[in-house]
Amino acid sequence: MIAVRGLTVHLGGHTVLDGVDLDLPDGGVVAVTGPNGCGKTTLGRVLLGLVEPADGSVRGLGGARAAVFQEDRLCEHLDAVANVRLVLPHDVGAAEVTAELRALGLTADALGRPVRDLSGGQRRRVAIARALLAEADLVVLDEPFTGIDAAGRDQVLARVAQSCAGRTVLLITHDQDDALRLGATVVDLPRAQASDDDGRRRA
Ligand SMILES: Nc1ncnc2c1ncn2[C@@H]1O[C@H](COP(=O)(O)OP(=O)(O)OP(=O)(O)O)[C@@H](O)[C@H]1O
Repeated sequence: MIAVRGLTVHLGGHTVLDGVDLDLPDGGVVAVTGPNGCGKTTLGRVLLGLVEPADGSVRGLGGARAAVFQEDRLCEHLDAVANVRLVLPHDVGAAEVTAELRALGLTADALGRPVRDLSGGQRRRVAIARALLAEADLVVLDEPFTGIDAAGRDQVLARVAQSCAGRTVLLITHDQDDALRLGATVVDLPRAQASDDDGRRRA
C-alpha cells in the first residue's frame, strides 16, 4: 500500500496541500476528485517524485511509476509508435506498441503520421498507450480521457481497466462515471483552506 500522511505542499508561496492523508491499496484504483485548483495534480506529482513536499510522508513507493499527464507531452515530429517506444525498453517492439494503440482505438491511418497531425483524442490515446506499456507498479492518470469521444471512451476505459488490473492507480478526474467504470474508490480532495480545526484533513 502507498500511504500518504500529513502531506503538505507549498507552491508559489501558497499552501496547496495541507496535511492530506490518503491510502492507495496495492492493485486498487483510487480516484481523486475536487474543485479546480484544490491540488489533485500536485498530489499526483508528489507521488511521481516531481514535487517535493514541505511536510508529511509518502510510504510504499517502491517500483516503477508511469503517468498520463494533463498535457500529452509527445514529440511532435515522431509518429505514435515512435513516441511510445521512446520511453520503453528496446525489447518492446513496434508490433506490440501498434497492437496497444489499435486496442485503444487509434485508426490505422493515424498510425503513420507525425503526432502533430493527430487530433486531440488521437493524441490522448498515444499518451495513454505509453503509460500502459510502461508496466509500472503505480500509474498516475491525470484527466486521461479528456477529448476522447463517448464511443471511444468505452473502448479506452475497457482497455485501461484491463491493462491496469493488479496495478496501483491514482486517477485524477472530474468525471465520477469514469471513476466508477474503473472500479475506483472515490476520494474528494477539498481546498487547502478548508482544513479542519486541527489543521489536518482526511482525503
Ligand atoms: N508551479 C506552481 N507554482 C505556483 N503555484 C502552482 C504551481 N503549480 C500549481 N500551482 C497552484 O497550486 C494549486 C493546485 O494546482 P493543481 O494543478 O494541483 O490543482 P488541480 O486540483 O489539479 O486543478 P484542476 O482541477 O484545475 O486540474 C493551484 O492554485 C495552482 O495555481
